[in-house]
Amino acid sequence: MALRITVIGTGYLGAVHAAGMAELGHDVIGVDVDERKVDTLNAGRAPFFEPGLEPLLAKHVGSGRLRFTTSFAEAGEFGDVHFLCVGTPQQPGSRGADLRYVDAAIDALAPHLQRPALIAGKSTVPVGTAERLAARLAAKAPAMEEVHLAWNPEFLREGFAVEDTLRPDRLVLGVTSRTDAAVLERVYAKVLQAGTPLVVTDMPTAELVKVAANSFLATKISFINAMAEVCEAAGADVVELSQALSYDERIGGKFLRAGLGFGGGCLPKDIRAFTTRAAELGAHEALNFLREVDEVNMRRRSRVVDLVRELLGGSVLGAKVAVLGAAFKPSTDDVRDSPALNVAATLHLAGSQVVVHDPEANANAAAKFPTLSYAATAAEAVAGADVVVLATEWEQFTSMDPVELGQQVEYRRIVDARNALDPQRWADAGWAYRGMGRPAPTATIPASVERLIAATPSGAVPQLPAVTATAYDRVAPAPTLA
Ligand SMILES: NC(=O)C1=CN([C@@H]2O[C@H](COP(=O)(O)OP(=O)(O)OC[C@H]3O[C@@H](n4cnc5c(N)ncnc54)[C@H](O)[C@@H]3O)[C@@H](O)[C@H]2O)C=CC1
Ligand SMILES: O=C(O)[C@H]1O[C@H](OP(=O)(O)OP(=O)(O)OC[C@H]2O[C@@H](n3ccc(=O)[nH]c3=O)[C@H](O)[C@@H]2O)[C@H](O)[C@@H](O)[C@@H]1O
Repeated sequence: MALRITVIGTGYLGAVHAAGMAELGHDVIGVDVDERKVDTLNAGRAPFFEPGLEPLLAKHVGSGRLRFTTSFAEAGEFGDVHFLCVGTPQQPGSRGADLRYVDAAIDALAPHLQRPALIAGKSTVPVGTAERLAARLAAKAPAMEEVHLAWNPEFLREGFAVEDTLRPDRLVLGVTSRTDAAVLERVYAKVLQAGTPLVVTDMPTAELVKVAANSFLATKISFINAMAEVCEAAGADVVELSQALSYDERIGGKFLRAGLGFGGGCLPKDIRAFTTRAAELGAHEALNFLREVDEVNMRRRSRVVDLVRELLGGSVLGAKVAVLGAAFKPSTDDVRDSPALNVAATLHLAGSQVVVHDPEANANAAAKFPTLSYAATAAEAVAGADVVVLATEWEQFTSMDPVELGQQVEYRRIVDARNALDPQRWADAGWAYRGMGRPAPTATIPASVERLIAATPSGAVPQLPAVTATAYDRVAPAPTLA
């Protein structure tokens, strides 16, 4: 049976959750303080790039099952269940979570709760927040003891958010009563009927499951990136190492891609907030390893800058650097804590002429880093480049033809910061290739060139099309820029 649901905060999480709830058959109102976002959503359009979201919005806004508002009065009057999806970013000047949006949303909603309702927190919060909010709510909601709070953390990935909402790995319900769990089980009835595992627990455990999951994922990535550092020192190949590890089912291959490391609006801030919260609770030493996870991760960004410098012969000053990718990962336009932009901005500050191109994130990147130059296409970004950095592994970048690209750049030098290209293929096409935690490949002479040499009379200088001395960086190092 359809419930009346509100979703408070309609960003990367809330907009998808609202559309997902409508798809599950409920009547939904999304609430946001951002009027422009609300207008866009009410037109059935997605305010950000997320595959599959716009058709879902259009379908349900069109049918009248889903609408958006800035009015908390409307939301309070309408909803049986209110999902809290506002942001919990890193606090400026600290490593802890900034809970001002969560508090503000509760304060705005509470006075309008005149009848029984369940508020289900989905935002990622420090453990103990739910209990604190429950007290805040009880003090402000007219319906008081008939207004309950639960915590229902969200595990969706950007880029797969629609799929993850409709077919999640698991549902976690942190509740204070069996009745509240039953309400949420009604909300997710279709998901549960599909056999999705369900964990019903208390609120602190539910809050902790979320940050523990993100901490584990971050640790896995930093583990393989630490291995990449050792591989760099030992002349070994982290991609082959990772592949070999992945066959052990206890380890698994997911989240073992070494490269530029993790970014985004969640993993970095969540491990920092978790460490801060554990210390506040007295578990000072428990999460020390997460500081190291963070540091390994940040060192990868410096490593990419170092590789660019190395390829340029020691200095990046004045060099034209094409950075392919601005989003923190492919299939999103999200540039929060983006490793790609971090690298781009560092090179820019060091005096390089940086041109960035991202298929979806140029506008968000330009809003955050207005002093960088942006190109509308990859071809425009790489035109005349001294070095190319592949920073976000969009499919349109990983499928690039090294021979074709080689004709557009000034020098064939590439840092594959995501280990997303075939090193040998690029080396064979005359590129000086650097990956992350893997040895630089040695170019073999392409078969076509070998045939040409063989067909050339001895003593004559063969004409080698498209393969020049500068292309074979290791044979004749390219001139160093000042
Ligand atoms: N982005 C993701 O993939 C996931 C995010 N999360 C968590 O969900 C929460 C939200 O994250 P995002 O959606 O990425 O953030 P976001 O920044 O994209 O969205 C937050 C939205 O809340 C709105 N907002 C702020 N104050 C408000 C208020 N008082 N009342 C109503 N709306 C308000 C903002 O205008 C914005 O639209 C965070 O705690 C995050 O850690 C959890 C799982 C996945
Ligand atoms: O709490 C959240 O917001 C979400 O955070 C992550 O999702 P997301 O940030 O969308 O992105 P991921 O796919 O986890 O990637 C995070 C970062 O790790 C990097 N990464 C990922 C995997 C890998 O092997 N190596 C690696 O460097 C990606 O490039 C990206 O920068 C989690 O995967 C979600 O389960 C969680 O709900």
